[in-house]
Amino acid sequence: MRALKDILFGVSITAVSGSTSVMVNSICFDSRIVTMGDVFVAIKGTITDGHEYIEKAIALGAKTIICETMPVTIVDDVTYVEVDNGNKALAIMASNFYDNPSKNLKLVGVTGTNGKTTISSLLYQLFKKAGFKVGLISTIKIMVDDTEYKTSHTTPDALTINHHLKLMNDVGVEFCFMEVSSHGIHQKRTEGLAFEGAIFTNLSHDHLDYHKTFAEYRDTKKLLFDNLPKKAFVLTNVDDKNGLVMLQNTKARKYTYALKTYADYKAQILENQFNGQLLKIDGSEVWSKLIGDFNAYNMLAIYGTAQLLGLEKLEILRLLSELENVDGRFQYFISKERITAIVDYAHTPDALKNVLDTINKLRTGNENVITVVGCGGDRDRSKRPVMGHIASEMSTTTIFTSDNPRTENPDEILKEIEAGVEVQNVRKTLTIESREQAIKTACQLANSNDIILIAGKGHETYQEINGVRAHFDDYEMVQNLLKALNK
Ligand SMILES: CC(=O)N[C@H]1[C@@H](OP(=O)(O)OP(=O)(O)OC[C@H]2O[C@@H](n3ccc(=O)[nH]c3=O)[C@H](O)[C@@H]2O)O[C@H](CO)[C@@H](O)[C@@H]1O[C@H](C)C(=O)N[C@@H](C)C(=O)N[C@H](CCC(=O)O)C(=O)O
Ligand SMILES: Nc1ncnc2c1ncn2[C@@H]1O[C@H](COP(=O)(O)OP(=O)(O)OP(=O)(O)O)[C@@H](O)[C@H]1O
Ligand SMILES: N[C@H](CCC[C@H](N)C(=O)O)C(=O)O
Ligand SMILES: [Mg+2]
Repeated sequence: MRALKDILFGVSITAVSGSTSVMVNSICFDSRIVTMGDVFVAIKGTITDGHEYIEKAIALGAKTIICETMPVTIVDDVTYVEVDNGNKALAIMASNFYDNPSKNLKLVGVTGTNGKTTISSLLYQLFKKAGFKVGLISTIKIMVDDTEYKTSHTTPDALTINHHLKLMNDVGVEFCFMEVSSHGIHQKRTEGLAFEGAIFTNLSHDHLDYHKTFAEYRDTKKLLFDNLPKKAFVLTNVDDKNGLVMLQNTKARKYTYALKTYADYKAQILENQFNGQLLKIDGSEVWSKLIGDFNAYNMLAIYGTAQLLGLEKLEILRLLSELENVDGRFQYFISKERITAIVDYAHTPDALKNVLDTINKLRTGNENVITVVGCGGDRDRSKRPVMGHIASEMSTTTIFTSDNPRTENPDEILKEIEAGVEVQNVRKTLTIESREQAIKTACQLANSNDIILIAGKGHETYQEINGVRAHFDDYEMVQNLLKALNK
């Protein structure tokens, strides 16, 4: 139990009704799960407004209400605190409630359109191998050193973040690497966290349903850097045209990485093969099991971050070569008939282009590239035709299929993807709504030495249709289907 006034420390308050000395059981922002003695924080969301549920929260036992507008009816024995921003208040209160756990470890945030999971997961791996206790908050999972927790968001809500950071404090975690999504920044899920540093990967087309314009999306990402303190570091990719934009208003120490231009941390790709690539990082040769130009950027960002966090150059180089692929990121196997099946989380135009580029560069003869891809429902519609164009242009055959249609009609999503296919590529495409049937068809079409790319869902183990999630695992599926076909 904590006193309300303690957890309100640092919150911008505009009015109070009632006592702030009351004791608080826990903080909650969903009236459906309020318990006796809770603080209920009313949040203005994208679908509804938490202010509409204040009475319901009180009926379930909430003793404190945090709101942006005082309700008309004030209930006796309930404390009301009016704040200027509910999301911001929630984040600061969550931090206070868990004793500001981000201050007790070195927290590094990773933002950008692609590469966040790869970089944060590999930094987790590298620092574990270096002998530290490490934390990870990522799209795939949350790790409190060796203990794994499930997660539903890339950047969870502020209570979930701080709760897990506190668990990290309890077991003596020294470094934590976390993904910072644009939704996370916009909804202030990371407000009040003490970052030791932040990394910018790249910026390309995504989430224009939520942010409306590319400039708004870019400026949201930039806020992570704008809010860093002077002693923190920023490491930015200056080959990306928005790399320097991220540095414009930051007080933090600035560092850069690049393959193509002058930077603090530089790399060169010396050799690229299916099972790895040889890089020259900061003048030293290093083998990376992760392939593709985009992974050279990821390795370089990891190298720079590890140096900025105090690891020795030689140790970092040795550990870089030991890093293993992240689940669902260019995860592949070669079948009995030498068909290469690759599962990759490319769900943006840029990622899809990079992965297909990498595959096409590695083709040695006239192997076919058969791509299975779709686009998520209730997400950015404008990326659909672009991905349709890229897949059909860069593959021998493309099968468009469903990728979490959520509440949308799968046929409509598929039509929007098909609209981007140019006339000359139409004959190279098929549309099969069922993802299982689509993967099966790819397996039937594939001959020895061909490459099957299954893009968009990576590590995900479900397919969400009409709000229901059924088990679905691309990697498991393609393995079973190739085996069943005796290929
Ligand atoms: C669009 C979006 O980001 N939505 C997030 C947002 O929900 P919302 O704004 O829609 O909430 P709402 O339904 O309008 O409700 C408003 C408030 O009323 C409350 N409420 C609602 C109903 C009720 O009966 N009682 C009640 O108290 C809700 O708890 C909420 O506090 O706040 C919720 C609580 O934190 C999030 O779970 C939810 O994530 C949804 C599920 C989601 O799908 N988010 C995705 C898009 C997302 O965040 N993705 C990024 C990754 C992007 C990337 O990596 O590329 C991520 O970081 O995961
Ligand atoms: N540095 C990079 N630049 C461009 N594309 C990349 C990069 N790293 C990975 N990718 C591609 O993007 C896909 C997603 O990578 P990753 O999961 O690391 O990104 P993310 O930023 O965490 O995505 P999300 O926004 O869904 O959390 C990968 O499967 C790969 O195809
Ligand atoms: N973090 C991304 C993941 C997209 C993955 C794709 N499989 C989909 O479901 O659209 C999002 O929530 O938009
Ligand atoms: Mg991610």
